[in-house]
Amino acid sequence: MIVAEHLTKVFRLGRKGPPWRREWEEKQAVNDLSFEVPPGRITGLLGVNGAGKTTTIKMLATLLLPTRGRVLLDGIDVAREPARVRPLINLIAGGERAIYGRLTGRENLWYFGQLYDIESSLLRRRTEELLEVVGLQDAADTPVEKYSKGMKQRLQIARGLLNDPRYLFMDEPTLGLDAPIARQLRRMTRDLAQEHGRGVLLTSHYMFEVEELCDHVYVLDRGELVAEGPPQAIKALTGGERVTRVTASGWDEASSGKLRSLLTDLGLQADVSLADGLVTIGVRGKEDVTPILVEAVSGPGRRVLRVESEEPSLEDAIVAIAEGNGVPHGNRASKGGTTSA
Ligand SMILES: Nc1ncnc2c1ncn2[C@@H]1O[C@H](COP(=O)(O)OP(=O)(O)OP(=O)(O)O)[C@@H](O)[C@H]1O
Repeated sequence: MIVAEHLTKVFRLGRKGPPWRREWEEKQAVNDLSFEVPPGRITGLLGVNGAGKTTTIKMLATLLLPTRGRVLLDGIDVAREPARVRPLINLIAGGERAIYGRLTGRENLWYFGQLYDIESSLLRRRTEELLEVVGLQDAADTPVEKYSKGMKQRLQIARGLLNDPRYLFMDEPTLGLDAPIARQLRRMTRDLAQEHGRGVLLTSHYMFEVEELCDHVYVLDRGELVAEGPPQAIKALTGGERVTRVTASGWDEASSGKLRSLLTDLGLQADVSLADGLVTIGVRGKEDVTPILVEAVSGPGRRVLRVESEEPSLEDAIVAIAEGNGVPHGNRASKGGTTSA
C-alpha cells in the first residue's frame, strides 16, 4: 500500500522585493495532501489544470522531494530510500518524454531494462512480450524518431511495464493514442490491478476513462484534497442532476394539459411539449423518474417512442468543484484526507 501523509510541495520561483528585503516568491503546488493507493485497485487523481496532480505523482515516483510530509510505499519512506523504491514502481506519462529518438524501440527497452538491473535473459523475453503487447513488433528495429506519436506512446507503455512494477503511476497515459490502442491500454490496466494485484494511480482528463477504470478517486483543487470516493459518489456530492426525457405518440392539446396537471400533482417540475401528436416530457432532478414518466404517458392508443436519461457527468462535478460551487463546505475532505465522499 502507498500511504501519502500530509504531502506538501512548495516551489521557489525566485526572489522578489527591494534588495534590502528580498523574499522568496513561492508557489504552493500541493498542500497537506493525504491519500492511499492500495494494491489491486486503480485509484484516480483528478482536478483541473494546475491542481497538483503531476507534482503529486512525481513525489510518489521519487522524482521530486516533498517540502513537507512523507510517502510510505509498503512501509518504505520514498524520500529517504529512493533506491529501494525505484525497482517497485514505474511511471507512464503521456507525451514523448523518456525515450531516445536515435535508438530503436527494442534498444530503448533494452537500455531501460538495464537501468532496472533486469537479468539479461528475462529482459530479452520481457522486451519481446511487451513489444507484442503494444503492437510494435514490426517497428522494433526502427529508430524511435521515425515513430508516430501513438507509436512513441505505446513504447512508453512498454517501458513502464518493463520492471513488472508493484505500483504503476499513469499520468495521462492515453493522451494522443488512437481509440483501439487506448482501449487495449485500459484493458491492460484493469488486468494489472484486478488479476495481478498491482496498485495503479491514474490521472486523466478523459472522465469516461476514469469512470470506467477507477474504484476510488481523489479530487484536488489548487493543491488541496477537496473530495474523495467512488466516481459515482463524487458526482452525487456536487448535486449533479440527471435529465430524463420521455416521448410518446397519441396526444393532443387537451390530454397533454391533463398530463401537465398530473405531473404537478405528483410533485414533478416537468417541461411538457406537444408537436404533431407527440408529447415530450423533460424532468431535471437527482432521482431517476423514468418509470413514473413512462407510466404517465402510456395508455390505450398511445406508444412510448423514446426514453432518454442523461446522468450528470464526472466532468461536470470536477468543474463544479474547481469553480467552488460543487462540494458543500462540510463535505470537503478534511485535511488529513480521510473524509469519505
Ligand atoms: N517546477 C515547477 N516550478 C514552479 N511551479 C511549478 C513547477 N511544477 C508545477 N508548478 C506549478 O504547480 C502547480 C501544479 O502543477 P501540476 O503540473 O502538478 O498540476 P496538474 O494538476 O498536473 O496540471 P495539468 O492537468 O495541467 O497537468 C501549477 O500551478 C504549476 O504551474
